[in-house]
Amino acid sequence: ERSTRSFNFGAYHAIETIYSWMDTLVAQHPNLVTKQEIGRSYENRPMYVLKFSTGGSKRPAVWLDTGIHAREWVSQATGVWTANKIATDYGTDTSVTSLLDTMDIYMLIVANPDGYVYTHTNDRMWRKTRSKISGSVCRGVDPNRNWDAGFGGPGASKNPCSESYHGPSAHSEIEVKNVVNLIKSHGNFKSFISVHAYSQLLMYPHGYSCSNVPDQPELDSVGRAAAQKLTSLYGTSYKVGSICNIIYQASGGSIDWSYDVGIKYSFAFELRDTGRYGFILPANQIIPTASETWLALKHIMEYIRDH
Ligand SMILES: O=C(NO)N[C@@H](Cc1ccccc1)C(=O)O
Ligand SMILES: [Zn+2]
Repeated sequence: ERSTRSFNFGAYHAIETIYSWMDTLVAQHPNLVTKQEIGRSYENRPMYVLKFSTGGSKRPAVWLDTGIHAREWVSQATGVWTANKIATDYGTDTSVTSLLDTMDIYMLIVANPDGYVYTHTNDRMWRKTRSKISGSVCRGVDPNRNWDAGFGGPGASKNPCSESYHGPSAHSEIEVKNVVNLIKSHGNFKSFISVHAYSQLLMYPHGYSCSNVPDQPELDSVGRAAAQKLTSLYGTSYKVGSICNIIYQASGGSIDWSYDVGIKYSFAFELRDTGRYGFILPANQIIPTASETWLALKHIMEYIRDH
C-alpha cells in the first residue's frame, strides 16, 4: 500500500489522490486517526472527516475545514499537510501530544468535493457548489453564504448566477447541512476554523455585521498572537480583525454560524498570497504556506487547551 512518506505534499492533487492518501494516513496511525463519512455531496461524492483522538468520549473538540471554496487550492493542500503534521508529530512534539491528550481534532479537507472536481475538469476558477437551481441556467451556491447566520442579509447575492449567491434557503446545500448536523450532534466543539485563500488575513466574527461581538477583545488578542507566530517563520505578514471590518460585509458565513451557536473560538484564515498569483498559487509555496499556518493553528489550540 502506498506509504504516506512517498506522498508529495508540495503538489496539488486530484480528489481521488487525496482520498486514497487519507486511507494510508489512517492505516499508518490506527490509534490516532479515523476517517468518517459525514454525508455526501450534491453529486453524491463522499465527504470525509479525519478525526484525531487519543480516547475519551466527546472530548472538547476543534473543527478545521479547508476547501469550502473550490478554487482556493492552497487551502485543501494545507489541509492535507496539516493532517499529516498532526499525525506525525503526535508522540514526539510535546505540545501536539498534550493537545491530543485533552482534545479531539476534526478535519474536513475537501469541504466542497463537487466544486473541487469541477476546478480540475472544467473551470479552474469555480468557487461554489454544483447544485442545480430551479428557475436558473446558472449552477451552484456559495457555501460560505448558505449558513443560518444573518442568512440572506447584506453581503450575499440573491442572483443564482452570482459568485456569492446565498442559495434558496439557509443550509439548502447538502455540503453545509452535513457539517451543521455533525457539529450539532457532537455538541462539544470549542473552536471552528475555516481556511480560505487568498489575502493573508486571520479573521473572526461577524461577517454579517460590523458591530463587535461580545468576545471581540479576546478573539482579537488570540488572533494577533497567532498571526505573530505565523509571521515569525518566513516574515509573511497577516492582518487581523473581524470579517466585516477587515474585508467586507458577508452574510451566511460558516464562522458566524459557529460563533452564534456558541463556539467561541471561531476563526477564518485567508492564506497566501496578496494577489500576485491569487488563487493560482505556485505549488512550491504549499509547504511554506502550510508550515507557517500550522504555527498559528497550534497557538490557537494551545490557547484553548490552557483556557
Ligand atoms: O472567498 C473568500 N476568500 O476565500 N472570501 C471570503 C471571506 C469570508 C471568510 C469567512 C466568512 C465570510 C467571508 C468569502 O467567503 O467571501
Ligand atoms: Zn474562500
